[in-house]
Amino acid sequence: MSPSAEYGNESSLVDVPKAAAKRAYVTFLAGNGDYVKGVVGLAKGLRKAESLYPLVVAILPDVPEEHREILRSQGCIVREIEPVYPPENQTQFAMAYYVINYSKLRIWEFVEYEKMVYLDGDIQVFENIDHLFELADGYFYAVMDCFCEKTWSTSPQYKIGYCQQCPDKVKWPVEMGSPPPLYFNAGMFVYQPSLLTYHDLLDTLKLTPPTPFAEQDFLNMYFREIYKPIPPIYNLVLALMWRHPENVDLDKVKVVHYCAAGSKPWRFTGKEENMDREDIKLLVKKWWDIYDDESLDFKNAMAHEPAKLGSFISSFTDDQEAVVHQRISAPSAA
Ligand SMILES: O=c1ccn([C@@H]2O[C@H](COP(=O)(O)OP(=O)(O)O[C@H]3O[C@H](CO)[C@H](O)[C@H](O)[C@H]3O)[C@@H](O)[C@H]2O)c(=O)[nH]1
Ligand SMILES: O[C@H]1[C@H](O)[C@@H](O)[C@H](O)[C@@H](O)[C@H]1O
Ligand SMILES: [Mn+2]
Repeated sequence: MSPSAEYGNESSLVDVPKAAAKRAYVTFLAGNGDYVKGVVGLAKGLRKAESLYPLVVAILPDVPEEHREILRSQGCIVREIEPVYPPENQTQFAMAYYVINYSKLRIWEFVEYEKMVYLDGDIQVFENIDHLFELADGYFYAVMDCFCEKTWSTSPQYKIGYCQQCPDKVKWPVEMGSPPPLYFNAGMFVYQPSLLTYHDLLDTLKLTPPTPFAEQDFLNMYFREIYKPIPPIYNLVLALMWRHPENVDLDKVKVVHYCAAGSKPWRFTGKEENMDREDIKLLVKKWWDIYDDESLDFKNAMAHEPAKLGSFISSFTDDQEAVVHQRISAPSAA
């Protein structure tokens, strides 16, 4: 029996906060640069979409106190994590890149949550995606990547012009063996924190030589057997708009990933390749509309609609949260 079921008819109402306490969005922040703007934008976007669940920000120790305070003032739950280093002697040239990306693996340690949706700091959520938390347990959900941009130029896929977004256009040649397994973009995924998985991830990483896409390659390898693709509306990798327009219905897109070169809204100049497209400029404007909207600042949103659960939950530290949820789920005195 669930802890609140004994209260009979009230249970359907009071169960919601209990379940909600075990779900959260999570993003990641490193350094003292401008990615903090991305995370603020994301927090406000989730609020605009009326998400029920808080945003946890896993931060590396090098995030300055000033930025942590900005995040707290936006209702985020700030959690410091230890950096994860790549296996020794492997990465003279790109140490910072690997540390930043591998450190993301620490989010498997957040076991006070049963299910989390990870979102990169350069992602914006334009429509509510809370239903992703209802996906069946036991799988790793993410959106398939595209292999057509120059970032992929050293891969066999790019060299022969093969992309999993349109596997029939250039077929994978038989003489090259079976086609590569489905590969996801790791800027967004639905997963279940677990200490067992967490320790195994870190142990496996120690034996895995770093590859160009760092933890994205690693996670693809690690979760290959349980990976389930979800539609690109949950992580629109911008390159799809010019590489595979037939796979994009912009009206249905809920989540946009500003990952293409030159597309980060807070650094946008419009000068890089494809950045002069009207659809891209519109998506960048839509990001700024949210970022600049003061009514979406946590303090203002709380002042106007304090009963909104997402905002409510996210204003408390973990311990306080537990207490609040106990209170909500207790029978009313009336
Ligand atoms: O200085 C930095 C750099 C990165 N980040 C965080 O790390 C995330 C990943 O970096 P980018 O979004 O800049 O990189 P891409 O979107 O190009 O990266 C893609 O590839 C990466 C590995 O190459 C990761 O897998 C990442 O999750 C995936 O979306 C950022 O969103 C942000 O949350 C910072 O906080 N500070
Ligand atoms: O994670 C990377 C990154 O986001 C690149 O910008 C993109 O070109 C790749 O397809 C993706 O795998
Ligand atoms: Mn990204």
